Amino acid sequence: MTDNPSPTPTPHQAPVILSDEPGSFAHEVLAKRHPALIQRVRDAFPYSRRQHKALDTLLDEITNGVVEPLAPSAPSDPSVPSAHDHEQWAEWGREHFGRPWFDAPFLWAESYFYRRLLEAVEYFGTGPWQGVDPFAPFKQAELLTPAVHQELQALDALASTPADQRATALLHASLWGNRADLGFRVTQANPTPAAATNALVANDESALWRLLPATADSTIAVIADNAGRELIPDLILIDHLLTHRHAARAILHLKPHPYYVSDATPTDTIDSLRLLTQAPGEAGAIGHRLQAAMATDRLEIRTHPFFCAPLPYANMPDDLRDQLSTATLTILKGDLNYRRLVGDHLWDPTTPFADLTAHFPTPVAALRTLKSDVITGLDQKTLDTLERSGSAWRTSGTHALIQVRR
Ligand SMILES: O=P(O)(O)OC[C@H]1O[C@](O)(CO)[C@@H](O)[C@@H]1O
Repeated sequence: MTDNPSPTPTPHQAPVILSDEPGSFAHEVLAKRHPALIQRVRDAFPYSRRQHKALDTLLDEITNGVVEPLAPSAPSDPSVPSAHDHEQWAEWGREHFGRPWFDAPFLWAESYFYRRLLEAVEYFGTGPWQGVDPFAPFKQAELLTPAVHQELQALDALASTPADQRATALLHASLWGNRADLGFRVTQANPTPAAATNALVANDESALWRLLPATADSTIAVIADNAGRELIPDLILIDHLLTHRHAARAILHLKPHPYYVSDATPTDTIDSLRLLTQAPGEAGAIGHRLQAAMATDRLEIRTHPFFCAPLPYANMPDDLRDQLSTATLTILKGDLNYRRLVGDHLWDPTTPFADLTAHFPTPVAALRTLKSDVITGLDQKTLDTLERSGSAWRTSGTHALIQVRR
């Protein structure tokens, strides 16, 4: 951790990540994961001929075509939900429309792909498919897996361990829960936990706990990432923070609509809370405590459109900045939030994390498994060891980090 951050490096000091280099991680995501995802979504629903046609058009566009704007036929009546972000995307996409998808910044191209996928399945339309989450079948199936039940059962044994050990275990469960990303599984044949080395490339855990001393009147903000196997341990960690007075209040920030396959929305959060409350033993007790915390506003869920924007957090709008500013600490979960926090650039990996996050309105902790090329805040020795390993440590999800800026 850096106590006195030096001036924030500007983005031009490191190249923005594009997807135009065959063989690169970003290129693979656009060339392979997105087409595979279209197929999975198509197979999971009894879509109409029109929706299939729209998916065909999108598939053709992302593989052979140029970036098209949102369809002009989409409603322009501001009272209709689909109009909410058309103007913004027209602005955000101005320099990318009419050019190959692979030439756009990776962050922008991914984000816009998800927006277009929702458009194709008429998520924002006025008809019967309005609000039908195309990723719901995958998220719901995950909640029924034996792994989730085993993870909930394991809480019984953990309940009798000392609070500080439990805190560490729950923090790490929340961290490694980030490996459970359904987008990640679209093309990875077997991303099993057993294959992972569970290596932490940076660990500012003690700084995190110092920012949340017990009995202080703190507010913790958590910017969530994935639903299901990630969100459940996030909720359990929040329960621990509230129960042990590390925080008096918690605000859980969620995506307002489906995004990056498994990103958590309010609906997903309600599903996870229901799973907890209906579970036996300690998991059930946690679920009931969380529900009580929501009923008394000690736990609040919020959404903001900016969480689905193709922009770094440095560009967050004032209203979100004001909301977040009330927090003692913000925990950002996952890879995408990390990319948006530090900027989606090929930074020198030893660039201090504190320098790149100086813009953020509160002290910040990133809990992330590494699933894209961005990395900052490494010490040279760790970097050398990782580079010597010859593994895909930046992108395979086998490594993780806890980085804190006070
Ligand atoms: O769910 P997470 O941890 O944000 O990971 C999402 C990551 O997956 C990818 O979309 C690749 O599939 C990355 O580009 C992205 O950062």
